[in-house]
Amino acid sequence: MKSVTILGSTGSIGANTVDLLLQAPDQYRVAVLVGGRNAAKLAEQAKALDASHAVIADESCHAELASLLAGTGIHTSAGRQAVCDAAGERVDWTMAAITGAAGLAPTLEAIKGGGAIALANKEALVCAGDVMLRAVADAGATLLPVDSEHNAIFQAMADRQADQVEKIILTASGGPFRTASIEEMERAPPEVALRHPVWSMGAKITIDSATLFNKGLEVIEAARIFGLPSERIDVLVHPQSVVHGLVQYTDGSLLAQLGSPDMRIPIAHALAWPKRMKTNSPRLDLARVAQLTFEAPDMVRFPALRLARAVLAAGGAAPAILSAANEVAVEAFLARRIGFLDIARMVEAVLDRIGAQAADTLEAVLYWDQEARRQAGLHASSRAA
Ligand SMILES: NC(=O)C1=CN([C@@H]2O[C@H](COP(=O)(O)OP(=O)(O)OC[C@H]3O[C@@H](n4cnc5c(N)ncnc54)[C@H](OP(=O)(O)O)[C@@H]3O)[C@@H](O)[C@H]2O)C=CC1
Ligand SMILES: CC(=O)[C@@H](O)[C@H](O)COP(=O)(O)O
Ligand SMILES: [Mn+2]
Repeated sequence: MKSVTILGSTGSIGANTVDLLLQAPDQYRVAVLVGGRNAAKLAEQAKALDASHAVIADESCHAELASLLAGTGIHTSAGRQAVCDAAGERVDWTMAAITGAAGLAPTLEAIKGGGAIALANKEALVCAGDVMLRAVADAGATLLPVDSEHNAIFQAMADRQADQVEKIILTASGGPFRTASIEEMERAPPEVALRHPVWSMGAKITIDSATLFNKGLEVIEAARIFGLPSERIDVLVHPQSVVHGLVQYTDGSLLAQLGSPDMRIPIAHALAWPKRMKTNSPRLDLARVAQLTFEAPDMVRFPALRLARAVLAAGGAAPAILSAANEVAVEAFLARRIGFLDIARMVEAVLDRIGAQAADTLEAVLYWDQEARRQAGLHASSRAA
C-alpha cells in the first residue's frame, strides 16, 4: 500500500486527487490531508478516505473541523506550524497543491521525507527553485511534475535521450481574452476573467491563465524541472488544449502528449509512476475535436510572458518578486481594487522598484517575497485611491 499526503486537498487539484484515490481505495493509505479554511470539505474528504490526520491552516476553523470529526478517530490540528509538521510526516507520495508561496514551506518539509513529490504548486518552484532542487537532491526525493504541460513533457521525454532535446514547447489555451481587444481587457471584471475557456481550476490560476502569467510561471517552472534555458522553452497558443506539451529532438522529431483536458490524467500519471493506473477520465475523441490549431502568443496584450522571461534571465530574487507581486495583484483584481491590465503593470512596477537582488537561501527568498508583497500592497492602494 502506498502512503499518501495531500497538501491543499480541498482545492481543485486536491479534489481531483481525492477522486482518484477513491477509485482504488485498497491501494492507498491516506496519512494527512491539509486544507486552508474549508473545514466542511476537509472533514468530508478525511472520512471518505479514512485519513489518519486532517490539518487546517486557519486556526479559527479548527473548532469546526474537530467537531465534524469527533468520534471518528481522525486526529486534527491547525495552524501554519501544524501544516508543516504534518507535511513532514514520512509518506511514499505527497501531492503539493497549496496555491502560491504559502505552499513553499510545507512542500519543503515533505521533500525532506525523501518520498515522491507530485508538484502542482508551481509558485513554490518559481520563487525558490535552487533551494527546492537542492532539498530534493539532498533528501533523495523524486519530483514528479503534475502541471499538465510539464507532465506532458516529462512523459514525452521519459527514457529517451534528454541530452538530445533541442527544445520543449508548452501549450497555452490563450485564456478568455485570446481574441479580445485591449479595450475589452482594460475594463474586464473578475467574473469575465474567471471564465476559463477549457479548464475548471481555482481562482488564482484562472486569473493567471487570463493574463498569461500562468504560462510565464510555467516557463520558469520548466526551466527548473528540465534544466533548460529560456530560449529552448517555447510557448504556443493552442485553444483546444488537448496537446499539452511537446519535445523537439535534434533530428527534428516532435513528440507530444495528448489527452482530454482533465487534470486527473496527469495526477494519475504521477500517482502511479513509474507504472500506470486505470482511470475513468473521458477518453480523447480526436474525430470530435476535428481540428487542432496553433498560434503564437500576442506579446503586446500579454506582457506577462516578457516579464517572466526577464526574471528568469535575471535570476536571484527576481522570480520570487514577480510571483509574490502577481499574487497580491490577482487578489486586488478579484477584490475589484484594480483593473485587469493593472495586474501586469503592478508586477512590472514592483520588479522595477526592488531591482536585482540575490536570494541563495530560503530566508532570502522569504524576505524578498514579503518585500514584494509590501511594495505591491502600496501600489494597489495608490491605484485604488
Ligand atoms: N487547478 C488546476 O487544474 C491546476 C493547478 N495548478 C497549481 O496547483 C496549485 C493549486 O491550484 P488549485 O487547486 O487550482 O487551487 P485552489 O484555490 O482550488 O486550491 C488551493 C488549495 O490550497 C489551500 N490553501 C490555500 N492557502 C493555504 C494555506 N495558507 N495553507 C494551507 N492550505 C492553503 C486551499 O484550502 P481551502 O480551499 O480550504 O481554503 C485549497 O485546498 C496552484 O499552485 C496552481 O497553480 C497547476 C496546474 C493545474
Ligand atoms: C491545467 C493546467 O495545467 C493549467 O496550468 C492550464 O495550463 C491553464 O490553462 P492556460 O493554458 O490557459 O494557462
Ligand atoms: Mn499548466
